[in-house]
Formats: sequence, C-alpha cells, structure tokens
Amino acid sequence: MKNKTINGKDISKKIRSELEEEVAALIEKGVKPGLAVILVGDDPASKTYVKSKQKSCREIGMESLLIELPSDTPEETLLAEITKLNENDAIHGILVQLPLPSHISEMKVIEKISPEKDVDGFHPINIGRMMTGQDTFLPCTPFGVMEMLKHTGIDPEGKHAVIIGRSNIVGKPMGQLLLRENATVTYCHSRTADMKSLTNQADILVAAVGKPKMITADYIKEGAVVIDVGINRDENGKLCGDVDFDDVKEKAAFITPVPGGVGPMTITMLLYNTVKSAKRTLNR
Ligand SMILES: Nc1nc(=O)c2c([nH]1)NC[C@@H]1CN(c3ccc(C(=O)N[C@@H](CCC(=O)O)C(=O)O)cc3)C=[N+]21
Repeated sequence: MKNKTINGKDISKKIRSELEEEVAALIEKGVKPGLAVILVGDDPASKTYVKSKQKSCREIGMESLLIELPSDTPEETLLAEITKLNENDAIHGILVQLPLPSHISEMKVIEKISPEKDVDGFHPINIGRMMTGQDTFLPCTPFGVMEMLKHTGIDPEGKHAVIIGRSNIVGKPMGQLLLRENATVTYCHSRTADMKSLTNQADILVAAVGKPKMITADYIKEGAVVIDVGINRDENGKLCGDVDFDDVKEKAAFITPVPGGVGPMTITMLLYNTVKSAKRTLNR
C-alpha cells in the first residue's frame, strides 16, 4: 500500500525551518517576532496547548509571552490586558486561548484585539478581509489544511468539498478558503438531512464536528481526500479524531491522522501569521 497518510508533522517541519530563517533575518533588522498568549483559568488541556504554542515559538527563535489570569478575572481586566498588548511594540501577535469562562464575552474580547495583531484571524475585520480576498491573517486551522493540500499536490479546483461542521473558527472559514481555490463547497451540520448522501459525493471531506470516530467508511466516496480536524478522546482516553481512521483508510486516497495531522499545522500557521505581522512593521 502506498503511503496515503498526510503527515502534518513533516509538512510543519519544512515550513517551520523556512520560518526560522525568516525570524533570523528579522532579528538582524532589529525586529524579533513576538507572540503573546493569554490563558484565562486553569483547564489542563488548554494549558497543554498553550505550552506547546510557546515551545514552538522559541524553537524558531521567536519571543513568546504568556499571561495567565485566574478563571474569575473580570471581563474588563482581560480587555485592559489586551489594550496593553495592542500598544506593546515588542508584540506582533495576540492570541486569547478559547474557550473563555462563561462570564466573559468571546466576541467582545476578539473585537478588542487589534486586527493588525489578530494572528488567529478571528476578528470580524479579518474575517471580512478573508471573505473578500484581501491580504489578512487567515484562521490557522483552515489555513493549515490548505497548506496540507498544497504540499500533497491536491488542487481543490473543480472538486466537490464537503465540510462537516460550521463553527466560526474552523468550518465556516474552511469553506471560504476552499471556495477561493475554486472548489464547489457544501456545508453539513447537526440539522443536515441525510448527511451521508452528501458526504458520499465529496472529493474532499473535512470533518470538524468534535465527535470521536463519527466518520466511518460508509460516509466516504472511494478515492476521497479525508481531512480530520477533530481532537477528541476515545473510550480509552486516547487522542482521536472525528474520523475512524482504521475504517476509512483503505477507501480514502489520502487521509490525515490524529495526532500528527492538522494539529501541528494549526500551530505552524500561527507562527507564520506572527512572522508575517512582524514583517509588516518593517514596511510601516
Ligand atoms: N484562540 C485560540 N486559537 C487556537 O488556535 C486554539 C484555541 N484558541 N483554543 C483551542 C484550540 C485547539 N488548538 C490546537 C492546536 C494544536 C493542537 C495539536 O498540535 N495537537 C497535536 C496533539 C497534541 C496532544 O497530544 O494533545 C496533534 O494533533 O498532533 C491541538 C489543538 C488550537 N486552538
């Protein structure tokens, strides 16, 4: 069997080594790219992700600043921290780890981040820029998926891309980026009638639902490209995706694993966006 697994770790490594060179060149010019991550509360999974983002920053020579706030932090305090970071010239990217405690409005927080430092690409201005094809920060997970397709030699043009999930941070922008590359896009979600009849037409299937191993072989068209955005725990507490990898792998032409697929790419594109933000300051 040929290797049909799209290895996000390997593709990440390649992109990160290019970024490392860009960081070195920026430092020569007096700009060290800096990412600030704000973590509210002490959810262990969020903490792990944040640590991994920090480590990745440092590995390519970037600066990383972690701001940890207690879970009962008032919304105004968080907004004030963001204002300080907006004004801090050493910081080129600001990421507020989601989800936030329920007493804080995520939209208010996202809108507080300067669009020029919104390396998540979540600010409504940047979403508008993405939708109209302007230069912006693309949301890291969908951006990472597009890079995986590109590095695997898969051109979405003319293909039917079916996305399961319609979140603001993954599903919705994923469709936009595929549309931009001339795919025909269908969105499926919890209210979709007869989902399988749609997913069975998919040349490219993106699963972003958050249900462990929901996507089995009967959802898949023979020869499809299957992208698994899910990060779940299975019944044994093991990390797994939304796709039942072992069940689907024979039928798919290409498939992304979990772990080692989309996850590392998400972090890579976060680094990419932060370097891009730092580069922009040279041209101002
Ligand atoms: N403002 C904001 N931006 C985010 O980008 C954001 C967020 N909030 N909140 C949480 C989610 C989740 N997320 C992940 C990124 C990488 C991996 C990753 O690298 N996963 C590894 C495995 C890690 C493990 O072992 O647990 C992999 O798939 O191989 C996972 C999850 C970013 N998120």
